[in-house]
Amino acid sequence: MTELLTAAQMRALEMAAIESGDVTGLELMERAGQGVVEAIFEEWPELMGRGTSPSRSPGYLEPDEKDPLRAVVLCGPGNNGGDGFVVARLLKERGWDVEVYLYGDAEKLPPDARVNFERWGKLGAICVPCEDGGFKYPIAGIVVDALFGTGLTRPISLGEGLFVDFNLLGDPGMSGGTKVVALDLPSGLCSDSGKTVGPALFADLTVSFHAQKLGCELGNGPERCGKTVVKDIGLERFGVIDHPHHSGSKTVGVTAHPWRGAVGKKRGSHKYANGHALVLSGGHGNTGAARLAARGALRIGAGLVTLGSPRSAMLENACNLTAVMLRQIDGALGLTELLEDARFNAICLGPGLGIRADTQAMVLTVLKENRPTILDADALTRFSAKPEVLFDVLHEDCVITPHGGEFARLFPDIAERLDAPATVGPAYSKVDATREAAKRAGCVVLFKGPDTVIAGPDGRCSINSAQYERAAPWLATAGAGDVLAGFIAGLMARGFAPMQAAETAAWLHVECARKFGPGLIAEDLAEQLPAVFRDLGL
Ligand SMILES: NC(=O)C1=CN([C@@H]2O[C@H](COP(=O)(O)OP(=O)(O)OC[C@H]3O[C@@H](n4cnc5c(N)ncnc54)[C@H](OP(=O)(O)O)[C@@H]3O)[C@@H](O)[C@H]2O)[C@@H](O)CC1
Ligand SMILES: Nc1ncnc2c1ncn2[C@@H]1O[C@H](COP(=O)(O)OP(=O)(O)O)[C@@H](O)[C@H]1O
Ligand SMILES: [K+]
Repeated sequence: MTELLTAAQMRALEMAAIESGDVTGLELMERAGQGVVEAIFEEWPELMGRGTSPSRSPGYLEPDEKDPLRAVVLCGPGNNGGDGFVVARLLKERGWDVEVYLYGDAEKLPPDARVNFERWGKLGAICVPCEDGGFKYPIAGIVVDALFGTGLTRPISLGEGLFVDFNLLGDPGMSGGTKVVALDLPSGLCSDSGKTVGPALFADLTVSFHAQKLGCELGNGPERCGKTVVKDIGLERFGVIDHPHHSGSKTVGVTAHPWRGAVGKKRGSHKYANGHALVLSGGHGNTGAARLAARGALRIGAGLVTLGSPRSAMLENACNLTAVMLRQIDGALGLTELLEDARFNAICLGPGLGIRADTQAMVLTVLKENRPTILDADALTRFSAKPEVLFDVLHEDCVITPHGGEFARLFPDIAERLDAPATVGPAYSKVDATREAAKRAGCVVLFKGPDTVIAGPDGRCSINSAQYERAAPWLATAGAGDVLAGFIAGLMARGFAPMQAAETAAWLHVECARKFGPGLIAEDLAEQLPAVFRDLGL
């Protein structure tokens, strides 16, 4: 599990390090600049050996090497700009032609940035934009975006001396081969929410310092960051970051190989030791969703899975089930009777259940039992008119799994705040929204999307990111969410705690999609679990 930081957390870490006397701000800035140069050469090794330097006289260069590499460095008014001056100096020392622009007033630069501004001044000038507002060099080579990082507080005003046409920078297909490298964050992107605060750059490579910022994984972050790399700047020792699995934690983790040890089945265990999940089916003609969930629960390792079906759908379900067992349940009363069997230790309801009063009665019946419960789809939508009725009965062994629409029905005020365009940074984020929702609901909330956010009522939170190298666009297919609900139910039947079940299921869900790849439909997902488990060495 890697950790993501907010701007405030990063600042606190930096201050703790500086106050300890172990490191100065200037040293951190130098390491940040060095990290960027390193990242540039790692990403584009063809740039590595090029350019003159004190040790490479022009006479010994290959003909195509005589043309020096060019970088345009755009520095802003804060410490992000300071990092930019360091990068400019380091590239210049390698023999690059470097053009530096300052957006802001040199007199007002913070102290460390000011020192690096002056160091740069010994090597080169601060350029003035051309009359047409462009760079002196034709744009090619590298543009270093050191305008704003974690300190962005408001939209960047393009009129006020900022001559860059953001559309031409980094936007795929428009930049004519120019590589845009963003320092810490692409300028204009909010560090905490991943929302764009006014105009924002598109980078090809974003180099974050010490840890990725939340905004790189949320909202517009991935499309703006291009590729992300994290560079250490010597703050590792200052692990004042609280751990995401401890209650009260405020940091956010990225789910990666979660709970690997727990996913394998114990040797010698029998089927009842792996739990018995119950999934409730909708009526005649609406049964597929519940079957997808049930199969997911079985594949992920529940010892037994029973599908509870209304009389009208018994035949339909019976014709389509083999390892999953089938029981007839007639309404909430029938459900109460079935639940007299205490071995049903995880219950999943919602997929395909319908939004009639019956669904509400079934949800209330199940929640009275205080057993591990996962509510999805119709079990959530049914409570749109009065969400508080649901919140009153949800308990800490529950997981709810809304997509954006369901989330807005249950938490309209939170969704409105989340959907509002960002005008100030840091802006309200999907992490803030999911945490607030989990607190209100009193249970784990898994808010779906490519940036799935999972939060517990105690503030624990993680992001299951299906972005960058984990992109899984084929998951946007009908029924994928039903399978996820089944995965969670299966893990809860096996004894996983709600947060652990939600994180693990979400991670495996994306792995299954990636394993199958293009052409994926919901039926394929659970069938990838054996291969994914094998890859995990189980
Ligand atoms: N933390 C660490 O450990 C390390 C941090 N490092 C680096 O520092 C960066 C954070 O630096 P930072 O705090 O100075 O913020 P930064 O993003 O440079 O901008 C702040 C300035 O911009 C201004 N401003 C804001 N929005 C504006 C707008 N739209 N238009 C115009 N102005 C605007 C704002 O003014 P104000 O809002 O106060 O009016 C303020 O003057 C971080 O991302 C990383 O790169 C590294 O050196 C390594 C160690
Ligand atoms: N573009 C995407 N990239 C990654 N995951 C996605 C994407 N679109 C949807 N998903 C995931 O697919 C699932 C879809 O769930 P949901 O919207 O409930 O669909 P359904 O109700 O049809 O089952 C969720 O787990 C969601 O996070
Ligand atoms: K930047």
